[in-house]
Amino acid sequence: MSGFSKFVYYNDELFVESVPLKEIAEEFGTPCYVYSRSALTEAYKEFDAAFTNRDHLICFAVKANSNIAILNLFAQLGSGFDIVSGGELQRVIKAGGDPGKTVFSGVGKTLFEMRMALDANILCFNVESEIELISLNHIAKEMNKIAPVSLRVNPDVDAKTHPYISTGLKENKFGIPTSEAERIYHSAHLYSNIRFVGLDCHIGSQLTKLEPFMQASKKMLNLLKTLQAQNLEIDHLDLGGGLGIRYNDEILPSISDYVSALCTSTHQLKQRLLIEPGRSLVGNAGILLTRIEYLKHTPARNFAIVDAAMNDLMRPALYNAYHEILPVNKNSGEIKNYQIVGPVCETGDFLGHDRNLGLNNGDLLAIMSAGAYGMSMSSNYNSRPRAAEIMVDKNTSHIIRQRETIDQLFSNEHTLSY
Ligand SMILES: Cc1ncc(COP(=O)(O)O)c(C=O)c1O
Ligand SMILES: N[C@@H](CCCC[NH3+])C(=O)O
Repeated sequence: MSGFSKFVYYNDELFVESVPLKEIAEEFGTPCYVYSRSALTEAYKEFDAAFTNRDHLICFAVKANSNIAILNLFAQLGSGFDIVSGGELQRVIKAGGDPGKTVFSGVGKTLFEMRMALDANILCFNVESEIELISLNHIAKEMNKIAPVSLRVNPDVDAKTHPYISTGLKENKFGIPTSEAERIYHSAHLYSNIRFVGLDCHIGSQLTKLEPFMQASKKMLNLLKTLQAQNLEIDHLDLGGGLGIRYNDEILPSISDYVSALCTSTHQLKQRLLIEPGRSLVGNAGILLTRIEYLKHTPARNFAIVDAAMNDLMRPALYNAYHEILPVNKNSGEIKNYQIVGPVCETGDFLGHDRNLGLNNGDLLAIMSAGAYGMSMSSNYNSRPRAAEIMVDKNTSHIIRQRETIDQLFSNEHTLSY
């Protein structure tokens, strides 16, 4: 996919756009996340262009990468946002994003978050249960506001992805079963401060085939037609996010094939189409840059112990996810089979298993495809300050998040006062 082409070797040295990654490591230290501005921009533009003249809104899923500079870049390109917390709403606002182009998903919105989102006049609440709708109606009434709502429908479609990130099966906690959603739309009169503006679904993440999207889209269309036949009109259909990226050898539909398929499957609709892509916008536009601290050879294994760990990128530990690992300088170190591991005290702290690489102590490695659910899922486990983030624009590197300091780590903690 497009993002990969921004991380390329020149004379055996890995660059991002026109900047050697080695230079970034020297200037900002490691571990750090490095993003290509043009990869981010191109991915967004590919989505946008594929809609041709279809009325649409791309709502970037903030959870995939919530750095304010990245949100700001998408906002400037015209993007809307999909949020799942009040914190994400505040990030969107801080980044200059438009709350009027923001949808709020999630099964557990608090009353406080609902108030904040009503105050900000967001585009829509993607409501995931009847009890949530009752609460939202209550809060909106208190605030003398009308809450715009889409029901998030659970279409019971198998996304054929990792079970932890499959969200559209009937046994998952997400969304409302189709029949129940139909009943709730019909009880609109019970909710004085709710206006039903849309219909929504999101069946999972890292989908590698179009079929599950098509199945979901078909089910949503059927529901929409049923509602329309009973004179219930809405403004938009939100088909969620979920398009996968290439981590290893997956064969994926392109962004434009995916958007075209969604447009074709909904061609008879006059409603605006919304999508909520996360990973496919940022995943291959970012890497995690790390340095080898020690090469350790035991009778059983060769380990490359690096300065990044599961707290920086938890996808391998959490999902056994594969990330390609490239040497920043291809060198003549003897090729061996390595376990690429971090310093954290867990055997699950690995970034890659069984990689055949020629390595030396002190070498830099690029953990590829780390732009999505990398930094945003990082933690301070083992009291490790979180990594810096750098955005490269052609030949210039910008720091978009300073490396966390130990003082910042401790700043909210207090000893007992006696
Ligand atoms: C409601 C919702 N929308 C959008 C996304 C973004 O998904 P992805 O990053 O797979 O595009 C997610 C995450 O799976 C989500 O939960
Ligand atoms: N965190 C997941 C994706 C979760 C999608 C959120 N609904 C990943 O890294 O693949």
